[in-house]
Formats: sequence, C-alpha cells, structure tokens
Amino acid sequence: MGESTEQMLPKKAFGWAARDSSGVLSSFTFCRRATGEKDVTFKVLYCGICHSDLHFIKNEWEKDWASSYPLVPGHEIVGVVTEVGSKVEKFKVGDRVGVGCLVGSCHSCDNCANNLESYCPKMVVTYGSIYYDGTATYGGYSDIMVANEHFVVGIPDNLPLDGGAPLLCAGITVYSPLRYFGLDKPGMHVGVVGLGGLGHLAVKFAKAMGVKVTVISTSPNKKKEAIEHLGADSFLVSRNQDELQAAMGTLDGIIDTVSASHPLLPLIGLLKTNGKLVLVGAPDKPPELPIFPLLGGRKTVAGSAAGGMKETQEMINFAAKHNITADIEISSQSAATDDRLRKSDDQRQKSDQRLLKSMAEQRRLMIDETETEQLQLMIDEF
Ligand SMILES: NC(=O)c1ccc[n+]([C@@H]2O[C@H](COP(=O)([O-])OP(=O)(O)OC[C@H]3O[C@@H](n4cnc5c(N)ncnc54)[C@H](O)[C@@H]3O)[C@@H](O)[C@H]2O)c1
Ligand SMILES: [Zn+2]
Ligand SMILES: [Zn+2]
Repeated sequence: MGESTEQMLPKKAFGWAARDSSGVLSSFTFCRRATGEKDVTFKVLYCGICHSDLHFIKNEWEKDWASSYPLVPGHEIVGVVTEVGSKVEKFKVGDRVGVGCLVGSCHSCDNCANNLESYCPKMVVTYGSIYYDGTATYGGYSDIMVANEHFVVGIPDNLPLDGGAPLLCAGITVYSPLRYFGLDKPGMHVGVVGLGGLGHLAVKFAKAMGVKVTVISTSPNKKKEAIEHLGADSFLVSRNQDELQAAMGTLDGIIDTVSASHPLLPLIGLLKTNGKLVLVGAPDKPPELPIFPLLGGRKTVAGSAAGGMKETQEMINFAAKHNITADIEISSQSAATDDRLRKSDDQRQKSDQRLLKSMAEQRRLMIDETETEQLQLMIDEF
C-alpha cells in the first residue's frame, strides 16, 4: 500500500496563493514533504518578488508556460536551516541559505553534467511544477521551505539576507550572461536596458567586474539613480533619437531586462561589430527581429535563463566579496495580499510598467502595521 498524503507531506505550511489569473493572492495552508535524507528544511525569512512571479500569477506566459493553480509564488527565498536529512553534506541547522528558481533536475543529461541545471529539460521549478514524488511545488511566499541540498545555496555571513534574496533569481540571471557571453572583461562597454530588479543588479555586477556601463531606459528620471546611486558611466533615454544616434556602434554587449515587448532595432544599432544583445526579460509577446542590421555587423541576439547551481553559489560569493545586494523595500506578508497586487497590476496597465515601484510605494506604508508577521516579502526597488 502506498503512503498516505499525510505521511508523504507531513509538514504544515502557510503561504499566499493565486487561485486563478486575476492577480489576487490569498492565504493558503498546504503541506510540504518531510525532510528527506538529502533535503534541507528552512524557515523562510525573506522572499523577493520577481517580475516572473507577476507573469506567472496572471498566467501571462500561457502559450509557453501555462500557470497551474493554486500557485504559491516566490523564487528568491532565504532563511535559516531548521532541519537537515541524514545524508546532507553541505548544510547544518542554523546555516543561512537560499533557494532560487529551481528545486530539481535530472542529474543525468548533458546540461546537468555541465552544471547547467537551469537548461535541463526535466528541471523542476520552484513553484507551479510537479516534483519527482508527484506533488506540486510551492514557492517562497510561505513560512517554510524544503529542498534537496543540491538546489540550496549557502549565504555568506557578511551578505545581508534581505538584500541578498533577490540575487537568487535577479542576480544570477544577469551575472550568468555577463560571464558566459564574455561581457565581464575590464574595459568592455556593456549596456543595461531597463532599471528594475534585474537591471539594477546588472549594473552593480558589471561595475564590480570592471566593465563600463551605459543604462538605457525609457525614463529620463532614472538617470540620477543610474549614475549617482548605481555607479553607471552613462545613461541613454531610449526614446531620444539624438542620444541613440550618438551612441551607435559603441557597445560590446547589452543585457536587456525589459519585461514588455519593445523594439530591438535601436538596441542592435548600439552594438559594435560582433556585439551581443542578450535578452533576459521575458515579455509575453515576442518582439520583431530585424535581420539585416544583424548581418551587417555579425551581431548576435541571444537569450539566457537564470544559471546553474555551481554558478549561483559563485555569484553569491562574488556578491558577498564585492558588497553587492539588491535595493529593497521590506514589507510584511500581508502586503502580498489581494488588492495590493491587483492595484499594482492595474497601474501597470496604465503607467509605463512600473509595477513594482508602485508596489514599493504602497508597501512602505505597511511595515509598521504588521511588523510582527513572520514572513516578510521584499521587492526590488527601481
Ligand atoms: N531569463 C530569466 O531567467 C529571467 C529571470 C528573472 C526574470 N526574468 C524576466 O525579466 C524581466 C524583468 O524582471 P524584473 O524582476 O527585473 O522586472 P522589473 O519590473 O523589476 O523591471 C522591468 C524593467 O522593464 C522596464 N519596462 C517595462 N516595460 C517597458 C517597456 N515597454 N519599454 C521599456 N522598458 C520597460 C521597467 O521600467 C523596468 O525597469 C521580466 O520579464 C521577468 O519575467 C527572466
Ligand atoms: Zn525570477
Ligand atoms: Zn538534466
């Protein structure tokens, strides 16, 4: 006779779930598996809000990756270990740890063999997936997390847990292509498009690698933040033809983090010969890709998804060494409830997609009211 659900999933968990694509989150009690021999269980202290959470909550990627409900989002999860399985080697109770986009992969394909778990065709993502035991995966907008130690990273003592959490997705998603596409060499000139969660970390990582950085944004009012706060070398307003014209052919590469469909032609024009435009933003509608501007300059348009576990740990260690953390607003779990996300999403339709910014402004009001709540959610400021 098989195990009952209660035997398989004895850990009671509390979280916030979307039940449909309306954008509303509501409280949700569910169960997680017992700590298996290679598992680490940790109390979740902070969880970042990635724009992918918002795409998933609203089922915006339906055609490529349909959401399944109830959906507990959150894949920038950090906390402190409360229990480890008998065969866990890397962690012990009390350690500071994190989980990002993945909680499983096949360990036998070429990608897994090359530490590229985020490209494993059988990978299990942190929420909205089915784990190997047949149970649904639930993310970090919850109080506890259980994951195989291979998908858990250690957070060095000097890296703050709150500002460190967004590194687990936003951080690795920009660090990995900077490294892989060779845009990490001192003296190179890299563009970062979009100054949200991913974008502001791309600036910080690229600067720490010794790279010259130009931020490209639709909002002129982000110039001060880009240059004075983040240390970018220059700033281009993507709608300003004169500025774009003057910068044509100057960039070795571009990390494009924009979450909505936008024209690629001006970005391709900014690249030098052999330049690389790396798309990490994941709009639901595909952009138009002009071919001739690519041919005349042997330019590349590429994509990149998160990063493997070895590289994620390397990125976290690099961030700790260079004091790189995300700019954050902290709020309590109640800020993730219904009308806050819904309101923000409405604002996203109206304004120029500054969804998380508006959430930040609302959340700032919530901190004192609910400071006793266990789980805190955090968002990337931009
Ligand atoms: N490739 C991956 O593995 C991966 C990982 C994480 C996130 N993502 C995706 O990256 C994107 C960014 O995520 P984030 O958390 O940084 O989001 P964010 O909301 O913090 O940042 C998005 C940025 O895009 C800008 N933007 C939005 N619409 C725009 C438009 N029409 N034109 C120009 N700029 C626009 C915003 O102003 C903001 O600066 C999302 O689509 C997310 O799903 C991909
Ligand atoms: Zn993410
Ligand atoms: Zn694999």
